[in-house]
Amino acid sequence: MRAELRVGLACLTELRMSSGAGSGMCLLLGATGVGKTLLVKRLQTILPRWALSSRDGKGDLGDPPLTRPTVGTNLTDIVAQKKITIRELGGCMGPIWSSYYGNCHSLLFMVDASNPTQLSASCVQLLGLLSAEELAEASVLILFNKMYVSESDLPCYMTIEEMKSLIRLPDLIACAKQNITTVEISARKGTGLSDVLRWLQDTHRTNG
Ligand SMILES: Nc1nc2c(ncn2[C@@H]2O[C@H](COP(=O)(O)OP(=O)(O)OP(=O)(O)O)[C@@H](O)[C@H]2O)c(=O)[nH]1
Ligand SMILES: [Mg+2]
Repeated sequence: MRAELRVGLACLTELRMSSGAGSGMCLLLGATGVGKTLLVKRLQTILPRWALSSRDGKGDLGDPPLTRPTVGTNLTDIVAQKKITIRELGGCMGPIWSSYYGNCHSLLFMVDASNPTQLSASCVQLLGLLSAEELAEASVLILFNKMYVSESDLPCYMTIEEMKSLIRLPDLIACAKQNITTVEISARKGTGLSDVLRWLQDTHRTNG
C-alpha cells in the first residue's frame, strides 16, 4: 500500500474514533448537490450571532461560499450549549453511508426542493435510513432545501405539500420508529437555519 494512502486511512480511522463517544453525533445525508456542505458552512456563520442575540440568526449572509462535491466525509463541530459534531457524507458515498450509522444521535436528511426529478431517489434513500436498525433511536429532521423564498433563490416546481404527498411523508412519519420533523430552508439565503440550530440544540440537550 502506498505511504500516502496508509497515512490517509490512519487519519480517517482516528477521526472516526475520536468523534464518536462523548460528543453528540449528527449525520447529515442527502443526494449529491442538495446543499449539505453549504448548510454546514452557513450554520457556522450564523452560530455566533444566533447564540449571542435573540436566537434568530437573521442578517445578510452575502454570496454563498463555493463548495465542491464531498468525496468522503466532513466533520464539523457546532457548539449550541453542547458540542454537536455534524458528519456530512457526500451523496456519492451513498453505498457506504451505513458504515457511519453507529453512535449517531440525530439525522439531518436533505432534499433539494427545486429538483423534482431527484425526489424519488431521495425517497428511496430516506426509506433505507428509516428502516436501519442502528438509526432506530435517532431523531430525524428532513430539510427541504433551496426553497423559493425570494427572487434570488431557485423556483420550486412543486409545492412543499405536493412533495410531501408524493413521498407519502405523513404515512412515513406515522409508521417510522423515529421522531421525524420537517423544515423548509434555503442554505443560500439563510431562511430556516435558526430552526435547524434550535432543533439540533433541543435534540442534543438530553443525549450525546
Ligand atoms: N439556489 C440555491 N443553491 C443552493 C442552496 N444550497 C446549496 N446550493 C448550491 O447547490 C450546489 C451544491 O451544494 P453543496 O453544498 O456542495 O451540495 P452537497 O449536498 O454537499 O453535495 P455533495 O457533497 O456532492 O453530496 C452549490 O452550488 C450550492 O451553492 C440553496 O439553498 N439555494
Ligand atoms: Mg458536500
